Amino acid sequence: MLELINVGLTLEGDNGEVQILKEINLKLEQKKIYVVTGPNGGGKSSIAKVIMGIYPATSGEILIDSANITKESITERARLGIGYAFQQPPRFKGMKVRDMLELAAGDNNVNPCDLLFDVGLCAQDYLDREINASFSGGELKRLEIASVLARKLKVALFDEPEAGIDLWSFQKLTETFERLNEKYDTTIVIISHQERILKLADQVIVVANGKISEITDKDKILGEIEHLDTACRCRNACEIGGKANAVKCDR
Ligand SMILES: Nc1ncnc2c1ncn2[C@@H]1O[C@H](COP(=O)(O)OP(=O)(O)OP(=O)(O)O)[C@@H](O)[C@H]1O
Repeated sequence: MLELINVGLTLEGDNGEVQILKEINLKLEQKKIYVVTGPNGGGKSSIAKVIMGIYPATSGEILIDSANITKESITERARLGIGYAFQQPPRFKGMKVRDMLELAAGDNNVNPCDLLFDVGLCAQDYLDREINASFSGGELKRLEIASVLARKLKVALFDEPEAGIDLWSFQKLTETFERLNEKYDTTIVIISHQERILKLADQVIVVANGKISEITDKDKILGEIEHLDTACRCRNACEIGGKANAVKCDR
């Protein structure tokens, strides 16, 4: 179980200190999928970064299986089984896809071909390719997700995994999360605005203005969306996420 207790985050902005997160309280259980959604700039990525230790929490506590990790480094949190899927995997000269996946897997007994299959890439075409500028954004994104899968994590954080992934592959991406959820006990946290990703959620966490405005059942959020026609969905998404927020859009 991952717990955030009254977590706050203050960062140095251009005009002095800015409070990014306030009183974040969460209990995230093993083998559950949580989708974090809400308006742009609400604080979703900041929550993931505070969990990973990329931003150290300014107040409050973070516990994993009751152990206090609030002051632990990113490296230590990674060792304890927390992983963050970045937009793209790091590239090192000469590193092949196979090397990257084997490095990520460490002692875990996982087959690189299976990992590539899980993210919709053909092992024959990719395994021995060097990770360089010849890869598209979507391919790099999928490799990054494969390397997160390789690590068999306790907590896996995915920040907008659908970004840069074409519609055809999107279906495979949702299947990947379902498979990850079936195979392992990982707590999966996905930051997303996508309705099809929301459908995977055991719980939806709505973040706006640096606070959790709602933790709810996906059916409730999806029910609210279904009442509107396509043209109104954008407005609805703003309203769901921004009850205490003045965010509006005109579409
Ligand atoms: N390093 C930083 N320094 C100052 N302000 C920051 C920093 N990182 C984020 N912020 C601010 O914190 C707020 C929350 O940002 P965050 O990226 O967490 O939002 P988000 O909900 O993930 O947004 P989006 O949906 O657009 O990705 C924003 O107003 C952002 O400008």
